[in-house]
Amino acid sequence: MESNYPPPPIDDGLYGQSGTGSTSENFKVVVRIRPPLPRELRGTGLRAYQCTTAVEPGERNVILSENLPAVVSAQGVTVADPGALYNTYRFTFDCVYDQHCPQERVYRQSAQQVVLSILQGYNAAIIAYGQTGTGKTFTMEGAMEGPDRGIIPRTVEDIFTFIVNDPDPSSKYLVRSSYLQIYNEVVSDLLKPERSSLAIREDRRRGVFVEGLSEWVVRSPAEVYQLMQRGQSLRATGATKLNEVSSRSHAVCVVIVEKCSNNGQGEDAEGAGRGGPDGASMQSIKVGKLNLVDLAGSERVHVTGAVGRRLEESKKINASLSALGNVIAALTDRRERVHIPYRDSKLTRLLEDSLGGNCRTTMIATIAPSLESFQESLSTLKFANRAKNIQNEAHVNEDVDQRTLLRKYERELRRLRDELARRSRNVVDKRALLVAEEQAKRAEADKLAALTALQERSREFLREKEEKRALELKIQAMQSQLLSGGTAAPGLGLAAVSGAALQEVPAVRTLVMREANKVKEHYEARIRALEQEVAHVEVERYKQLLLKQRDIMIALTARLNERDEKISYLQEELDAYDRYQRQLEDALDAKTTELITLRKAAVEHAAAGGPSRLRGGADFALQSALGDWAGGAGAPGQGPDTVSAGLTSTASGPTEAPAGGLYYSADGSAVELALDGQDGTPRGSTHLTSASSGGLTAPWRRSTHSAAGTGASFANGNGALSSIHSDARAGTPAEPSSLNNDQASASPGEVAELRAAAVTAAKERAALQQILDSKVRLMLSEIMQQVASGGLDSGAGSGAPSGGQQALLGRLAALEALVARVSGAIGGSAGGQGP
Ligand SMILES: Nc1ncnc2c1ncn2[C@@H]1O[C@H](COP(=O)(O)OP(=O)(O)OP(=O)(O)O)[C@@H](O)[C@H]1O
Repeated sequence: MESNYPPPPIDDGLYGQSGTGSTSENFKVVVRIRPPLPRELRGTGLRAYQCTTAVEPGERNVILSENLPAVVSAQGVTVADPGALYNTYRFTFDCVYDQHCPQERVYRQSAQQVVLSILQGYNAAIIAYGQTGTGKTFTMEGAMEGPDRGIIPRTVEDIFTFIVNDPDPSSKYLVRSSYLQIYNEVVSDLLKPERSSLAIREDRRRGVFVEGLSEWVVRSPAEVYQLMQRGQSLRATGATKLNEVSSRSHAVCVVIVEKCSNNGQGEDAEGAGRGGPDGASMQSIKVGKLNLVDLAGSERVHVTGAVGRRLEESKKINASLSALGNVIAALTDRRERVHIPYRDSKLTRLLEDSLGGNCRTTMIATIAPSLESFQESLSTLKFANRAKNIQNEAHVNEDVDQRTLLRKYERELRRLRDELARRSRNVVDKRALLVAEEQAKRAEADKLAALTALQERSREFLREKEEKRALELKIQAMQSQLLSGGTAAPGLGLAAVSGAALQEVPAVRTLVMREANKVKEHYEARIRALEQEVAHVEVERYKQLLLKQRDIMIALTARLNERDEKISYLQEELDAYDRYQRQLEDALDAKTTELITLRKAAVEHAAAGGPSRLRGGADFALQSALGDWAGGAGAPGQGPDTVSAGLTSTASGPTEAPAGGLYYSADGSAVELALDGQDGTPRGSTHLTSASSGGLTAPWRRSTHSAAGTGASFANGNGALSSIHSDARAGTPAEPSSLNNDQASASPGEVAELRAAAVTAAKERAALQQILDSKVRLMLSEIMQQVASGGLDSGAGSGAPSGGQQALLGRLAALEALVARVSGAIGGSAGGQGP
């Protein structure tokens, strides 16, 4: 196949040529002479091959002669008048192609322009006519590839090349094809074999057409080739004497091209489009139809030797060709109003437009060059010569039918594009659609909820309605009772009284009110019961809480009580100490008073000349007892010389005691009191220690000791003066005896001494009192601090005294010892009487 097919041709003058060619602008007749076949070249019998055809220069005239060399020189130049020779004919056609003319040239010069005219909206036809075996099929179809490609494949290639090269991009084309045959006067669809015996119709819109013939939209030459191959395989052929593959039918390949283009864009005035009702007002549609006709070959039966089926075929073929000749004869008859017998055969009927109608037609008459085909060639040339006078009037088929397929396609395309645009918008608006769907869902859900609520309300309404109905029934029943009792208003018919009217009756209203009150009371009672139930639950809960709180309070109270008891106990102890302190103070006061009295008695006794033993012993004992409390370490030695003479102090520890002295330890924990008589022998001793003092439950525990040799008087716990007569010899306490001043006698010196001693004793007493007060305050302060800090609680309940209590007991024992010692000292010096 040629790759670069030539572009649409320029008019080579075939059409419109005057002179000896066709008289019609639109009907051309050309002659093609095929080369001699090998069979012909071999000759027949004794006759060798003889060429009978020659084409004069200019390819317009063909010479057919049984004696061709006499007419034409070896160089092809006509040397004699063909008309003057026997059996020599000269015909002029629009073009004559000799046996050497290639397919391409035949097509380009005689077919291409006609074929491409369909792209401008013309009908066109290429009709191959000739004796059997003269090359009609070769010319029309030829090979599907290579230089032998015939008119049909080249036509297809040209059509699509033209479309592709159309400079107007707005132009649109639709190409479709059909393929039929007329075999034995029966029209069949070669592309749909099941479709046969098709009828040939004609109408104003479509012209002549085959009803039911399939049309195939093709978009490339290859698709057309496929159709052609399919159709050729179905075409009726057979071997004859003159042609191994003889076409036994007329074949028509139909190519229809619809072209849509904008008005005024390269179109001539004739092609100006008119608007259609479908909105394509600025577009024009042109429809061109091309019939590519490969006729069956005429044959002489006696020559072909056809018999039987072939004979019948030949008869049919010849008949139809005869009809074609008749049509052509009629068309070329110069008489007016000549009947054109198109309907005499299917062929002429089908080619009605192509023969004398709206068509640009080229008839290619094929002839064989051999002498044996001379008569057939002459017949063909005469036929063609006659046909060249056919007058066709071709015009553009533009918008003749709004129902053209392209229109339909355009409408369908527009519809599909609109659909696509709509769907595209849908895609673009998919988000909005989703939102809308979401809203719709929500609305549906709201609607459902509303319906559910409405349903619930309807149920409530029905319930209320039933209750109301029940009440009304009840009221009616009661009203009927009232009527029977004569309490209703006169003339009031119960049956005709509605519930509202009944309530207007006072008695009924009362009953209604009563019933309403009953209902109200019922529900109030129910509410109260529920409230009580709720309250009961609440009370139980609060009760449990209160019980828990109560247990906690009890535990706390018990703990507080326990603490209070301890505090009370300690308070009592403090009170006992206070009492004891007061007793001590009282005792001190009494002792002081007694001491003064004693000194006065001593002075008086001295003044009266009595013994002085008392003076020295009592003062000594008193000084010894008070010395430890009279002002610290140096107190005993700071006294008057007369007092300190008999007192020995050992600050560094126990030492050997001097005769008749009071010995004591420096810390005051142990005191040994040794009083001797005149011989210095110890008369008694007592040990006072804090550990031995015992408990303090008693306000005072009397110390049992003896101070032999003393006879002093002491005030007792009640403050009364008592006189103790010490028996130095026996060492036992003397019986108390009352002393009076009258019995005392002292010298003036002794009185002075006693007076001085009394002054000293008073000072010492004051010092002692001060020390005692500070000691007691200190201890009380410590006790109070311990009580305040709770230090005394740690051992509560254990039965054994705690550390704090131990300390307190120790302090108290020390205080007790101190008091006992002082008391003892005082008592010893004054007769051993304690508080
Ligand atoms: N121009 C040509 N060049 C070479 N060979 C040709 C030419 N024309 C025809 N032939 C050959 O002649 C033979 C007959 O040609 P073809 O079949 O085309 O004749 P036909 O007119 O169609 O016959 P029929 O009418 O019986 O169908 C074929 O073998 C074909 O190849």
